[in-house]
Formats: sequence, C-alpha cells, structure tokens
Amino acid sequence: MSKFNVVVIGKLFPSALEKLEGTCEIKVWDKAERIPDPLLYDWLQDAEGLISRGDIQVNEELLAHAPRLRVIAQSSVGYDNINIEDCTKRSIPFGNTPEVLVEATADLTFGLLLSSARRIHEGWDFVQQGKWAVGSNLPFGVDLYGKTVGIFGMGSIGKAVVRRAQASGMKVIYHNRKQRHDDAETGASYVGFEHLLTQSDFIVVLAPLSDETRNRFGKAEFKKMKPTAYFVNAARGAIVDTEALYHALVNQEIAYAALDVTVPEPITPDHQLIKLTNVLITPHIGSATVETRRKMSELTAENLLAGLKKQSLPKCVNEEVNY
Ligand SMILES: NC(=O)C1=CN([C@@H]2O[C@H](COP(=O)(O)OP(=O)(O)OC[C@H]3O[C@@H](n4cnc5c(N)ncnc54)[C@H](OP(=O)(O)O)[C@@H]3O)[C@@H](O)[C@H]2O)C=CC1
Ligand SMILES: O=CC(=O)O
Repeated sequence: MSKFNVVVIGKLFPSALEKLEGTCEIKVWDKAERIPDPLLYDWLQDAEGLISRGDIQVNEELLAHAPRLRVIAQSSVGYDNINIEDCTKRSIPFGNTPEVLVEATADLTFGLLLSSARRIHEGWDFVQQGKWAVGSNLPFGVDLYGKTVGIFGMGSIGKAVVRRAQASGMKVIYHNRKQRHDDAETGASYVGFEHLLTQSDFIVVLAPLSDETRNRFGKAEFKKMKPTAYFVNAARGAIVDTEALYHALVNQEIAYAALDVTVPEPITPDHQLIKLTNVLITPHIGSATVETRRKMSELTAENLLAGLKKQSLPKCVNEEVNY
C-alpha cells in the first residue's frame, strides 16, 4: 500500500512520530526559523496532510499550492494563524489540541501572577547579583489573599486559573462575550468589560486572538485600570497594544505586566519593554511541560492520521467538514 505524503513543520515527540511512520512519507522542517515559502509550496504540491506551526499563515494563498491536502493539524489550542473559512471552503478539517494543555497553561499563567506579585524572579536576580546583605531588601510585593482577579476570556484555561486563584483566597470576576452557565459551580462572577478594568487588582487575559480581541487592551483601557493593577497576558500578544502597555507602565498607570506572549514574538533584548523593571516576560511557554507537550504532539498525530484515512478527527475546529 502506498504511503500518505505528509509535511511536518516543527518537532514532534518520538511517540507521535511513531504513530505516523508506518503509514506516512514525512518531510520535516524542524528549524526555529520560518520555512521559506518556495520550499513549503514545493513540498505541499503532493501533500495529503500538513502539520502546521504558529509561524505559518494557512490561508487560500497557501492552500492553492496544496491541491491534494485533506487534513491540517497543529499542536496548539489557539489557531489565529489558520484561516478556518478558507480551509472549510476546500473541505479540509483542521485539528487542534484543546483540553490536554489546560492545567499546564493555567499553572504558568498563575505562576506569572504569583511571581510578579511576590517578586520571586527579582529575588533570585538580587541574590545572584550579590545584593543580599544584612539590612538590604527588595521592594515589597503585594498580597494575593483578599484581592480581585479579573479574567478576560474565561474558558477552559480561565476556569483552571479560577481554582488556583481561589486556593490563594482571591475573589474572581470575568468578562466573556456572554455569561457562562456554570458561575454557581466555579464561584466566579460575570461582569461588564468596564467593571473588569476598573475593579480588578490583577487582570488576566485568556481570550483567543480574533478581529474582536485584537488590540482590545489599549491606551484607554490601561487608563481605566487601578494604578496598582497587575496585568497578565498568557493568550496572544496582539490582544494588547504594546506601545500603550509600555506607556502605561512607564507612567505608572498600572503597576506591573507579566507576559507569556508579546508583539513582536520573539521579543528581542533591545525592545523598550525589556528595559523596564516592572515587567516579567517568559518566552511563550504556557503549555511547555514534557507531559503536556507529549500529549499535544500525540493528539496532533492522531488528528492528522484520522484525516488522512478520511475518519473523524478527535478534535476538529471546523466540525462541518470533519469526516
Ligand atoms: N501562552 C500559551 O502558551 C498558551 C496560550 N493559549 C491561548 O489561550 C487562549 C484560550 O484558550 P482556552 O481557554 O483553551 O480557550 P476557550 O475557547 O476554552 O476559552 C476562551 C474564552 O474566551 C472567550 N472569548 C472569546 N472571544 C471573546 C471576546 N471577544 N471577548 C471576551 N471573551 C471572549 C470565550 O467566551 P465567549 O465565547 O462567551 O466570549 C471563551 O470562554 C487560546 O486561544 C490561546 O490563544 C492557549 C494555550 C497555551
Ligand atoms: O499558544 C499556545 C496554544 O496552544 O494556543
């Protein structure tokens, strides 16, 4: 039996690769830099399956070079780099990796909040730089206990953050486009966007990037926040106007920003945000644990294999064209 032609952008775990090896002929681009378009388009000519990565824009322009494509999969829950409508028009199902990354991403999100509130990473710098002497101290952090955390985009990861916040004695409010049905169960309260901005001690962004959420946090929004507010973004950098965030931090309109995602991404050491002392940035590592990345990789392989065999993808975004 002939094998399926597959293009893989990025690294798969060995356990995921094993799933594909028997039935697929695989071309892999696992370098950090973006694959050049001419090479990608050449590989896609006879590809039946594609494993994409966040730096690849999957749209009609790309799909036009992939006449035999029958499935696309990606190791992420966010899919703002994928034009789902364009895939659907060509009856190509797109599979992502929700659920398996929820707890790891919630840990990192809450870790950013905790580390910035209690100056944990700055404490380590302080010790390493030999500044710890009798009588010397870091500027104090702030309590979590009794404070209000406001979640923008309360979905699967948001709910997991709620549990962590409540364990620290925090009150949780949230804003989505519509109120959830499980507020009694989660103990979080639905509020309007203005209320979230003005009443939160910690604002946590966990919404998907879309036309509606792009630059949702700009100059006006930062001005409405408490001057003591901590701003945490673990979703996508482009939900925030980076220039406005920089000015809000410099002008002390807010106290602190902790970011796992940025614009640009990767952010370079000469960027103005990096020079500030009231910022903590991690390199988009929300789901980056061995166990979680393995599960994501395996689910990606399962989504791909199912599509290649014209079987139903276990996790499909455009269900209307799932097999
Ligand atoms: N830093 C990292 O490594 C990671 C980042 N992420 C990011 O986190 C995001 C969230 O993931 P996950 O929790 O699984 O997703 P979910 O789909 O479970 O939750 C997203 C929530 O956002 C809300 N939302 C959507 N649009 C808007 C809007 N315009 N205004 C307000 N709320 C909105 C939705 O509610 P409603 O529809 O009612 O508005 C939904 O409850 C992903 O899209 C991804 O970008 C995810 C994993 C790792
Ligand atoms: O950013 C990561 C994702 O899974 O989305």
